[in-house]
Amino acid sequence: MSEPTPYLTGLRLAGRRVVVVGAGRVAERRLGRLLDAGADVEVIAPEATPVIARRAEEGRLTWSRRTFQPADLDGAWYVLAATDDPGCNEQVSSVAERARIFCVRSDNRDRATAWTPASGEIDGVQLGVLAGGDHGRSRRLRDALLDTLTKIIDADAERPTD
Ligand SMILES: C[C@@]1(CC(=O)O)c2cc3[nH]c(cc4nc(cc5[nH]c(cc(n2)[C@H]1CCC(=O)O)[C@@](C)(CC(=O)O)[C@@H]5CCC(=O)O)C(CC(=O)O)=C4CCC(=O)O)c(CCC(=O)O)c3CC(=O)O
Ligand SMILES: NC(=O)C1=CN([C@@H]2O[C@H](COP(=O)(O)OP(=O)(O)OC[C@H]3O[C@@H](n4cnc5c(N)ncnc54)[C@H](O)[C@@H]3O)[C@@H](O)[C@H]2O)C=CC1
Repeated sequence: MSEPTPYLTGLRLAGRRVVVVGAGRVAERRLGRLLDAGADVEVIAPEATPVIARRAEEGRLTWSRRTFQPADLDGAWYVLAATDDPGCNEQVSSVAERARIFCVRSDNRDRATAWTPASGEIDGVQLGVLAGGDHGRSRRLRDALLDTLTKIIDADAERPTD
């Protein structure tokens, strides 16, 4: 039998606790959209990129400057395991699994309960592409679809009102 497909959805995270473990390149790429969603984000990592450190200083997120502890997931709705330590990522996904918190696992798609789509937004319309874990393919298709979507949205705006 073929692999089951992930269930695409739109999480409404405003005011909800989201924990990001790790504060490197991958965490930085994903944080913008979590903050745009209004999530209440806590980042846990001994070291952070300058962009993440600045967002913490600005009060847009909380940065706990230390390694992960299981209690960090208390009250979380969603978690990202994005450290460069596979043992830590495994601990995060195990704790999340027990607590039934959906968890993205940046280093191992098979140990994740959620995957991050390649995404984009034009004029209030959001697009998300999953390609079965082939992130290069989803990125390319997202870029092409965004070009097409721009044209469709422009044409839609020109249509006569009924
Ligand atoms: C399964 C998934 C789960 C998840 O992480 O959510 C996953 C997993 C993994 N990615 C890995 C590597 C890289 N991924 C990227 C880029 C992106 N990865 C994204 C999503 C996803 N990646 C989910 C599948 C979504 C789908 O079905 O398409 C995108 C779409 C969204 C985003 O990240 O925002 C974003 C592109 C969009 C954009 O740019 O906008 C780059 C490039 C870069 O970083 O510049 C590299 C490094 C180069 C390389 O290795 O090719 C590894 C190996 C890690 C290791 O070596 O240890 C794993 C682990 C594994 O596959 O098991
Ligand atoms: N899914 C994806 O899109 C991609 C996934 N990766 C994977 O993600 C991992 C992380 O990549 P980068 O962000 O580039 O790494 P990075 O080296 O830039 O950042 C790693 C972060 O993890 C933190 N960290 C390490 N041990 C920790 C612990 N015990 N508790 C809390 N934080 C801890 C570090 O302080 C740092 O902030 C890579 O090792 C790779 O396996 C890499 C590229 C893309």
